[in-house]
Amino acid sequence: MHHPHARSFHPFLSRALCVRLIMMQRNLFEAGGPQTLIDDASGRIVLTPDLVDEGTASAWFRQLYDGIAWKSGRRLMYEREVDVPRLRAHFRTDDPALPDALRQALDLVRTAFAAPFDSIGLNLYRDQHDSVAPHNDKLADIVRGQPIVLLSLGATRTMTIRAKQPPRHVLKVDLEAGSALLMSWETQLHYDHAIPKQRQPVGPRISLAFRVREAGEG
Ligand SMILES: O=C(O)CCC(=O)C(=O)O
Ligand SMILES: [Fe+2]
Repeated sequence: MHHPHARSFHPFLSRALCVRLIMMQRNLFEAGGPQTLIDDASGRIVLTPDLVDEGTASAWFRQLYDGIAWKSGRRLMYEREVDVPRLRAHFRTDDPALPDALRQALDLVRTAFAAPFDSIGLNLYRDQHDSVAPHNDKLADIVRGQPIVLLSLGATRTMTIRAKQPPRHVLKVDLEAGSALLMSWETQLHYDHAIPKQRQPVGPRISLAFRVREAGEG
């Protein structure tokens, strides 16, 4: 996955500088090659802006948006039960009912990132009010050393990636349709990621989270 021209920069640089570097990278790599956002002792985060072409991405979006039995969840917050502010679904990849779009996406990411993904978590952000709070993915559920890949479909949302250690600098990454964001296992120890609510109206977005889980676990 190392792109010959990929630049990396240090996660603890000032926020303004990081944002400027990301914009520079956008200009440098308009062709859409992988962009290494972090690559050091804290782990590796790589954005591949156009892993999936536009037509395929929108066909997959349509199929999943209409075809998945999306579930709303409840969770405890400050001792009250509230709705999880997005819809979700989950498949193990050996599920005979795995939708076609997920089978194709799975084949693509397994090949592109050379990891034996066996679990696909789906998130549907209906509009600008939906979000995921800052968190790291639970490492107890993921085989040690295996990455997480987030494939985005539909509207573009911004992900924030924040270092856990002070001064907790933040990267902001626009996740466009067809893009894939790889986060190495170690990054979950050092960063929280989130999709914040936004003021600006936005259409629905679906993310597919590919993980390698321990055998026998959901
Ligand atoms: O929607 C995304 O890209 C992020 C989803 C996420 O962080 C998760 O499912 O753990
Ligand atoms: Fe996550």
